[in-house]
Amino acid sequence: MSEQLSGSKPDERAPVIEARGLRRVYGEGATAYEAVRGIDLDVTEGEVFALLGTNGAGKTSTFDLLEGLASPTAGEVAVFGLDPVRDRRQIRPRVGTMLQSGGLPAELTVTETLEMWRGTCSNPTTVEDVLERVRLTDRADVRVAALSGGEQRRVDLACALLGQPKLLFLDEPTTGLDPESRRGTWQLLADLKSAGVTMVLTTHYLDEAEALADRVAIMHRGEIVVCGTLREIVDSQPARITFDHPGLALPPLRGAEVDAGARVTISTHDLQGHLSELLGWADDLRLQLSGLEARAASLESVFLRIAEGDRTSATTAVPMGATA
Ligand SMILES: Nc1ncnc2c1ncn2[C@@H]1O[C@H](COP(=O)(O)OP(=O)(O)OP(=O)(O)O)[C@@H](O)[C@H]1O
Repeated sequence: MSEQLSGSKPDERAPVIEARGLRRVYGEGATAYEAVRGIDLDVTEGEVFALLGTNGAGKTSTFDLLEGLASPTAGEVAVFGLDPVRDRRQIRPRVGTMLQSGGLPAELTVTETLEMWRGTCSNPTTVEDVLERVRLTDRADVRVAALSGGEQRRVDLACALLGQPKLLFLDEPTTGLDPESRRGTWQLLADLKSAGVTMVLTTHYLDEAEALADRVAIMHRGEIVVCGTLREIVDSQPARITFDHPGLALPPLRGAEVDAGARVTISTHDLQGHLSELLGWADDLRLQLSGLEARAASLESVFLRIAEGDRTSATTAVPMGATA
């Protein structure tokens, strides 16, 4: 079983995705590569779950398993209580998927592309509806080949929405979009969330996860290193106070370390208390602390610590255990 957060599901709503001990190995023998190393995941109805991670962490490989595009080498996964590979026909009408590269036929117009997709859906909405939602109504008669990269991404999203899914898989949904289009997509996804659609997304934009996700999992080298709500993840990490060593004996500050560049770093879960202590000491000595910075933890700092391989501080921050 992979490491996983000890809970923090928003409530007891119906499980939509349940995965236990998922593994995915590419190749065989000496060249075999384990891209997914025994992960556990729970996503409940109406939840937005973001899977973050470094390049090659195994996010897309995990997505493939959840979507039934590949069978796990080991472990189990259920989507709506069904097997994503074996029961694909039953699951498919309830699921919309936006893959990393849509592979849309370049010669068709946007409307023709969407009409074609619409034909594969059992309970589709109209082409006009999805065009409006992804704000491409004025590009309806343009050939896909003539669209910008960001517009093509929005056609991918429109295709995923055509079947009125209850569960959406979004693999980097806003990559290549300009800031305004990204905001538009966020608003659309927030509206879908309000309508009760469950979403699993991958993204390299941490602000996207912060804006949209109820819970976040950070993958690294095939494993989930931390998983929880943003608040849980951030609160569980120490804040940092840094300053240049003043060249005289420091007070006994807990958690203080001095690096080779004579920069003092204090890691603390009591930022205010530690800062007051430090400033009181400096005031008494009429000392100006050069380069003084105090920073609460952020999703970015947690991510960077994981990416840099500092698994100890990251994992102890959010306790791991079996999920319910
Ligand atoms: N078909 C394959 N055969 C062999 N190795 C593969 C295959 N597909 C992916 N991998 C490897 O598995 C690892 C995980 O890849 P994956 O695409 O799942 O990562 P990712 O987290 O989605 O990365 P990115 O953020 O760069 O898209 C990578 O090291 C990749 O090279």
